[in-house]
Amino acid sequence: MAYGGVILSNSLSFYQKRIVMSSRVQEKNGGASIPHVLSVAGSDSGAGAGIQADLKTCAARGVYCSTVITAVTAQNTVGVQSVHAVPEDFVAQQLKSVLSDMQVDVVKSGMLPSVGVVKVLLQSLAEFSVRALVVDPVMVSTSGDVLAGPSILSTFREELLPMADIVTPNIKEASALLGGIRLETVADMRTAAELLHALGPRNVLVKGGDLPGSLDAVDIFFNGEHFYELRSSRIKTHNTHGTGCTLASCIAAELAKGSPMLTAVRVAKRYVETALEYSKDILIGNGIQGPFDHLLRLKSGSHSFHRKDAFTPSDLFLYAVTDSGMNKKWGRSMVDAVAEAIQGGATIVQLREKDVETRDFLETAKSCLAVCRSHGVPLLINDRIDVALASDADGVHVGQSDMPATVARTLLGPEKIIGVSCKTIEQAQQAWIGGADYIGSGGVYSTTTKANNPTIGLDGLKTVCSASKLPVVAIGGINASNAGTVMGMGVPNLKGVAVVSALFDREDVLAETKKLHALLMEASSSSKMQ
Ligand SMILES: Cc1ncc(COP(=O)(O)OP(=O)(O)O)c(N)n1
Ligand SMILES: Cc1ncsc1CCOP(=O)(O)O
Ligand SMILES: [Mg+2]
Repeated sequence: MAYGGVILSNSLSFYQKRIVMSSRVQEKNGGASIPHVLSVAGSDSGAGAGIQADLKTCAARGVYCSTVITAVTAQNTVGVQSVHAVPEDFVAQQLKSVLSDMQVDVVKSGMLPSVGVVKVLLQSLAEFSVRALVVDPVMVSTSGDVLAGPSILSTFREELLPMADIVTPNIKEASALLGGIRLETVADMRTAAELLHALGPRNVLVKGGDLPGSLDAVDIFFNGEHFYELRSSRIKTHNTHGTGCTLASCIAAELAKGSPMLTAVRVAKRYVETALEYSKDILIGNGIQGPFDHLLRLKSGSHSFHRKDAFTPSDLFLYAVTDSGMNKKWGRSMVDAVAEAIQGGATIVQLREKDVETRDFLETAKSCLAVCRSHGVPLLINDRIDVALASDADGVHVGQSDMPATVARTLLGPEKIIGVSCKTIEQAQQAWIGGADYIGSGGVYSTTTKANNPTIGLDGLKTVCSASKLPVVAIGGINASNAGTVMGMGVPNLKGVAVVSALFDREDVLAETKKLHALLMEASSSSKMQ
């Protein structure tokens, strides 16, 4: 589809297009539009996979999901007992009912039991434009039962895949689509991704969950230019029924919200990993493969929906890192200091409290969170995942000797923000693989705020920034006299500066923050002009 058929300028991003479209719909109806995924898939009576998984995933991700049912399966945790294919003309009628009435952003296809159903879907997509097509080429259920026979392979290859924005086969499906080639290693998965990409989809995700002998779950993402090896931990659980449907519908949901493709894939992987971890011990049914709990967020006490927006790199622009010793010295409370920094233009706040009692830290975090939330500014906790979880802060910042980013990600879930301190290219690479959202790099200049912390200088900062796949914030000895130099370098990926003493070891936090903000604005706009 390649977001085809929508008459909007190609220079607009997917997200911008959504906003234009949404405002059009709003103009018409006087209401607000919601991101919308249409799932074209089979029903699973056990509700772990298929249409039921797609509905739950979209609900969990805050996206509306309409459904076109292609087959009704009698299925449970033991296996698939029976399949009743919905007549093709009735699939066509369902498609027409939804697409002629509703503004669907993304279509996600799952079980397409016959060549006729694939053709009906393609005809509908030619008639009604949507912005993306996510194809999960379902062939065999996780219990080993056949859901779409080999006769469909050539139609998948020749007609469906060329229309897909992403196709998400597991190893068996990738092998079947490629004529039965052996896929036994990560290198084989790369080859498969490349061969599948040549069939026409814009992006390919070959899922390696079934790869023998691998400690991690490794997936290969290929966008036609670059390969990405996406790793997540292999959760020890029998409750994996429906992971493929869930991953694909989560990708569709994130695309519908406006995420770029790679971000959508990474968020979806994190979502599945977190749901599996959360559900690893639940017991549903007597079979060997149980369903998992898609709505973990409702129970986990994670209320990150409350924050206005997802993390964006521009959040790093003026990053205020607290120090209660400094605030005490100047006779103010932490909450007042944070409120002043936000009023002065701080775009993100980190509570960095090395010497406070856990109980006091938690109370301070809750009070500061209320201030931050009321201004739409994210609040992160330094080092302490437990305090971040207990206070429902927006994320954490961890260093090289703190909790590894991968573990923090598993504990915090897909939505929370994770920052990692990095001095080297290798550390930056690891942070990206581990699922971090940004890196903090420094100390750029010497500082008395953090002891035993070698400086990397502007050259070290540039090296890390140029190699980083994640946005970077510079830290260490940054103040009003050198912030312009740091931001004025116009280094790629450098999105802001993180500051402790230049804000908090001062009498007037509000004035100092305003001053620094103005300097940064000037430096970044003049570096853009060059
Ligand atoms: C934004 C940001 N960058 C780096 C650090 C340093 O974190 P770490 O290396 O874990 O050191 P401590 O802050 O824990 O002493 C940071 N806090 N924030
Ligand atoms: C936490 C930290 N990490 C690297 S340098 C540093 C301290 C930064 O403090 P200041 O802004 O006062 O130099
Ligand atoms: Mg630390």
